[in-house]
Amino acid sequence: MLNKVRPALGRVLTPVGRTIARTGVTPNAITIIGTAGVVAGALGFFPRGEFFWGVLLITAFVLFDMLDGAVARVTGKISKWGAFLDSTMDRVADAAIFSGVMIGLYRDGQEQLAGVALYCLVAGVVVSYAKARAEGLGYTCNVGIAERAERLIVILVATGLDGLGVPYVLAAALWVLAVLSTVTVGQRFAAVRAQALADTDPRPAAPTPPPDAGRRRDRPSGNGTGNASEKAAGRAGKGGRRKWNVRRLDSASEPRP
Ligand SMILES: CCCCCCCC/C=C\CCCCCCCC(=O)OC[C@H](COP(=O)(O)O[C@@H]1[C@H](O)[C@H](OP(=O)(O)O)[C@@H](O)[C@H](O)[C@H]1O)OC(=O)CCCCCCC/C=C\CCCCCCCC
Ligand SMILES: Nc1ccn([C@@H]2O[C@H](COP(=O)(O)O)[C@@H](O)[C@H]2O)c(=O)n1
Ligand SMILES: [Mg+2]
Repeated sequence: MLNKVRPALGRVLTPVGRTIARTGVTPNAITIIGTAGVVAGALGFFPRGEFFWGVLLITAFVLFDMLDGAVARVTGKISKWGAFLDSTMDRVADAAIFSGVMIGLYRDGQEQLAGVALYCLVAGVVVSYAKARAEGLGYTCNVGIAERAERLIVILVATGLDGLGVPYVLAAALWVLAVLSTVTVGQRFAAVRAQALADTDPRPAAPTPPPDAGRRRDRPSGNGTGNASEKAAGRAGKGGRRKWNVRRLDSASEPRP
């Protein structure tokens, strides 16, 4: 949903990214520092019940982490390694935030709500995994009512307000997130299933692309960067398929398992 504000956000982040780039900080350093700050804030403050200060620190580092892509673009340092690092570190940061809230609630005697926080953590992981797996198969999966930005804004605002003593808001937010994340999983399943059904090739896909696929075929699309889904959408037909990326079991060049 919030993905729609990306272009507008880019207009703000690009000049900031240009300023940061002048200091010599690399995009990968921003990704790592941003994640480390989020993890420190979440695991250092939340388990002790210090929700407000934890949220403030985490928000600062999440916003800083949003600059890695902008710095990569303005410095021409976009890389596949950076894209992998960015997405994977997002999962580490998300896990730290939700597990920190969960431990904080559990220690406060709110076991049931801690369980809901655990559910939100797992559902969020499934949301992101569904997209990563879909993109690995050459499909697009940019759908969902509760993508990462929405999930973070809801949990951070609610946890911060709870830290200020506002009652019920964290409980309400966690239950809402649990529902919305589950809906998002369903939306992503539906999106991938529609593409798989539209894919008329009846042969089953092997689990991994050929080892040299990226080297041989990825280059013509440009610098080999950006989200896989963007590439899939740009390169493939209506179904968003990249033909090379789905290895067929009866492919002449591949041995049968
Ligand atoms: C008391 C009320 C205060 C209200 C304050 C509101 C302040 C709002 C401030 C800022 C708003 C920022 C809007 C951000 C919009 C972001 C849009 C966007 O495009 O985000 C995308 C980005 C993730 O994209 P990436 O491509 O980098 O990462 C992908 C993502 O990880 C995918 O995950 P998936 O969706 O699938 O689960 C992966 O699949 C993919 O691989 C990966 O590439 O978003 C972010 O990274 C995070 C943005 C979050 C912004 C949160 C900012 C903090 C906002 C609020 C905290 C306010 C706290 C105030 C507390 C006050 C308490 C009294
Ligand atoms: N260390 C990094 C981080 C990101 N990238 C590139 O930016 C893209 C993400 O940009 P956002 O605006 O969504 O943050 C990512 O897909 C990479 O292409 C990078 O190269 N190195
Ligand atoms: Mg990032």
